[in-house]
Amino acid sequence: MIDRQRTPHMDRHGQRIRIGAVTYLNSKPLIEGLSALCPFADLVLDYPSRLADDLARGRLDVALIPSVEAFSDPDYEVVSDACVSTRGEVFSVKLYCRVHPGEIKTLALDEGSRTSAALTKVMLEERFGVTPKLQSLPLGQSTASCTADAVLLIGDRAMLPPQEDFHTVWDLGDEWVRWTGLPFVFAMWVARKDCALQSVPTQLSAARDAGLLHVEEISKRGSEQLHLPYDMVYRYLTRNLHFKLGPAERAGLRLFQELAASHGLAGATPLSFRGEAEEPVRPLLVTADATSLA
Ligand SMILES: C=C(O[C@@H]1C=C(C(=O)O)C=C[C@H]1O)C(=O)O
Repeated sequence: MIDRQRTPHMDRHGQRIRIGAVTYLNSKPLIEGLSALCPFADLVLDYPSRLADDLARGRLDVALIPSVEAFSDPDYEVVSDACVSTRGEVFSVKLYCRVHPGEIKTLALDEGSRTSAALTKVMLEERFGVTPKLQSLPLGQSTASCTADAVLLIGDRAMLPPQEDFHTVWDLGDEWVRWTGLPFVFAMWVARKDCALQSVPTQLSAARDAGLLHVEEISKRGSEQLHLPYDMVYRYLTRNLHFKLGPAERAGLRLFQELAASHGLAGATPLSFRGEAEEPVRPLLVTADATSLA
């Protein structure tokens, strides 16, 4: 029989903690060594949209979910300062346009995405007054499999060379940062407020720190698996992506939430961070500028 007094890492009445992480290369530095740091947990890898659905349905206790999904439930809480974000070109989130962005009438959205899907809709409406008809691009399919005016791709397949000549290719990280002057956070570790995770939040940050120490090995493996040059993968993991949720990233998140909420794509309840008192929130829509990145 399990003595619960002696198994402090067990939760849900003695069961193992279920952690869900993104299956793409972008998350490898966050989970390198995580299983060893959390022997009391089970780690599941999946696409971001599925992780969000599994956390919502209670099939996971904590998951690396699309940031827009963290705004969807006031009962959610960000539990770690580890995240997937960018301060410029992200390289793996691209909008492939067959026409000028202002002329897009049909938009195919990567089935694995929630955040970049919302960001694309926000940017097209805010910047061009465009509200395209939407369709889903199933996970296994390529841009060539659909005839939409624009196709959003995220993750590993978005890094591969495009198969046709497009009118315009947006790197969504680059577009956001040049538009707002703030970083963009794609994914964060989220759990329900009442879910006791024991040492998992601390271990998530520790795993990120350890992962970044092994970024050469991770890049070598990634380059072999995706058949991409090592230098490209190394640059992706060390320059394009940032893995720490700092004050500038939080400001970017708040602005994204305000914009997404104003387009009916997100809830407006301010995010909660585990272990922190809730702060009064200042609207950012009029204050975002490049100095916020400092
Ligand atoms: C940078 C990326 O961030 C991802 C984008 C997400 C989204 O669009 O919902 C969710 C999780 C992240 O893995 C990427 O997938 O390339």
